[in-house]
Amino acid sequence: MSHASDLIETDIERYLKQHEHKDLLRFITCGSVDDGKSTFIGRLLHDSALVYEDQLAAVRQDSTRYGTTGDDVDLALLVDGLQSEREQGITIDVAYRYFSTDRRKFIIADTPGHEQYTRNMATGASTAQLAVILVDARHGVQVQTRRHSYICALLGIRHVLLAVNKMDLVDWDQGTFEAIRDEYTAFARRLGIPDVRCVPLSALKGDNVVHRGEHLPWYDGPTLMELLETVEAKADRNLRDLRLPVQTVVRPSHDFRGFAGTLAAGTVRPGDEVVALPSGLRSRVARIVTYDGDLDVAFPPQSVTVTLTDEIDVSRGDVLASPTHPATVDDTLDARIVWMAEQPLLPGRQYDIKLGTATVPAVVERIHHRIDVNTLEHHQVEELGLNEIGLCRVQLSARVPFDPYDEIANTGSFIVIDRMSLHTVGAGMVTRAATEAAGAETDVPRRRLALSKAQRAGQKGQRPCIVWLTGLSGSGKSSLANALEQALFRRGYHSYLIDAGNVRHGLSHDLDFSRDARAENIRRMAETATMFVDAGLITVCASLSPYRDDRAMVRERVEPGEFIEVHVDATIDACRAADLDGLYARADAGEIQGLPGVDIPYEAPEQPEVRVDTVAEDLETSVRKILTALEERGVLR
Ligand SMILES: Nc1ncnc2c1ncn2[C@@H]1O[C@H](COP(=O)(O)OS(=O)(=O)O)[C@@H](OP(=O)(O)O)[C@H]1O
Ligand SMILES: Nc1ncnc2c1ncn2[C@@H]1O[C@H](COP(=O)(O)OP(=O)(O)O)[C@@H](O)[C@H]1O
Repeated sequence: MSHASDLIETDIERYLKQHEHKDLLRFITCGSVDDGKSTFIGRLLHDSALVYEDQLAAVRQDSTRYGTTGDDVDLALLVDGLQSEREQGITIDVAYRYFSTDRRKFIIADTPGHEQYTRNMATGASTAQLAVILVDARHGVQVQTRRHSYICALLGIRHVLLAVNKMDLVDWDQGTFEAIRDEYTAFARRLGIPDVRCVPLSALKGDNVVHRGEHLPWYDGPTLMELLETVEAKADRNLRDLRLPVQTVVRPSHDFRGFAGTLAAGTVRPGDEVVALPSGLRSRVARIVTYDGDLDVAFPPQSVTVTLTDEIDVSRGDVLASPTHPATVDDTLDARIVWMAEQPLLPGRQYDIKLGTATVPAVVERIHHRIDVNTLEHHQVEELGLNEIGLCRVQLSARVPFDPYDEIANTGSFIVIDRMSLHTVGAGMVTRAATEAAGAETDVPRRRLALSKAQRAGQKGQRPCIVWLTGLSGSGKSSLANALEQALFRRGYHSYLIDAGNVRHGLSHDLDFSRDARAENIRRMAETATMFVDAGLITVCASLSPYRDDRAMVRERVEPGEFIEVHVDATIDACRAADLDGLYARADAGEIQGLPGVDIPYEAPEQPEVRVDTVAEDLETSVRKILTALEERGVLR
């Protein structure tokens, strides 16, 4: 038994202190018993030496987050799992295991692979930063592998480790591994998962799980454990837009009124202005109270109680948010719903929806389409069956605060509860407010088109998508977009080019370059592009689109993998030096305002699908880079 685990018995406080500053990675393991999952987890825990005793420390961590026993360890959490489940009286079959190495602490959400797996998987994946997806080297990528990957992508997991297990049963064959790796990498790219690593291993023999072993000399990459210890997952958190869903109003006496909850996003400091949603009332943070004394600043996922400088009305289910980037407040939303019950999801039926700390009755007004996880095609359906995934319009009985899931997962996801059985029957990820989708509230019923996107695209023999070129003025978007479209045309693909410069003369002629007008311009371009995608076309868009939020909004309108963001990167000096349209000179002379890179920022994409450097590369090289990315994503043959 290791030194650290001895400490648990002799001096728990010292043990916890030692581990306090190590960063924590939550991950999920996906795969079935047949894929060797139990052996894999056993091997991971066994070879990393620190086994089950450490669960105590995990419980201690969850206790401070969710528990009710103050500084003491809430042992009930050991048996009960997560608080949100406990509150609903739902038992979901997810085992949370804890272990740690010298470099990191880990929580594994282990979900059984039986037929109800989607429910378990979605629950486990909803708090995970990374997924380990197991495949059996003898069978390779299966339907279930694709389904798991799709759900991981939906839930915003950005790091996937594909564990190609049972290499011993294929004679440690390099070719077998490489074929699986290539097939999977291509599929994951189509889903838009940015970070995918594949490791050949044998959980049974131990090779490449924690220790390298001796059977795979041709593999010189990291072991699975090395990847788990080093994957950089912290940057995935949203620390900008404050969201504090209020779990409880704490009122021990007349002179104290605090709002307690777990920070879902953003940071909070005393003195910060906050807006309470849905009311819209504003106040400032007076104190951030915790069991260990007042804080100067708090980050997610800390549990805090804040007090405000004004007596405004805030209750459970409300969200305290940043006034500059507040959550959407609406009573209709579009969401991708993973259905987890035998009884199908039926439009028109009443369910309860638990979103953040709010629970409201709701109906699914309609199912826009069901998504085939194998082909990623859309199908028109009247209901969703067990394990199926669909994009749905949800009508809530009250206006509640929420966010798109890919911006803030905690306030962008919900569970669907059957009102009779109180079982969780679905999990939803918000794509956007439905009124946003419609532009404005309208009574006009939607018309269902007889022909589907799949049919239209099928006729053209291609996979439609949006290729979105963003970059400073003069960086090369228009030139590149035209060259790209010509290359596509020559290869026989059907495409269209939407250049903002033209849109501004027609569709957006009424808009200026203010923050809101840019958002509206991009919404119109996105709406048009989505129609072209629906028509089966590869749609190239060239738009300055300097704000990340606006680009994220476009990404959200299409399926995972259908939005390919290209950062057309050039230094501001290079753009200024060329100044083809004289815009920079006019901005310097004060004749125009709001030019990105001059008097407003350009928010460069953090993880674009493609980055081209138009200062260093010639046009042809940049075009080739984009074509390669499209090939890798299965858009081009
Ligand atoms: N502030 C300001 N004032 C005057 N003109 C401006 C301003 N910002 C942009 N432009 C010009 O408008 C072109 C299209 O901009 P976009 O529609 O792509 O901008 S945005 O996406 O809506 O942010 C844009 O095209 P490109 O130069 O090709 O980027 C510019 O020519
Ligand atoms: N790799 C490249 N990709 C695109 N444009 C390039 C590249 N290298 C040089 N250029 C030149 O940069 C200029 C970019 O202008 P333009 O396409 O109008 O930019 P934007 O549309 O971003 O304002 C053009 O003169 C183009 O020929």
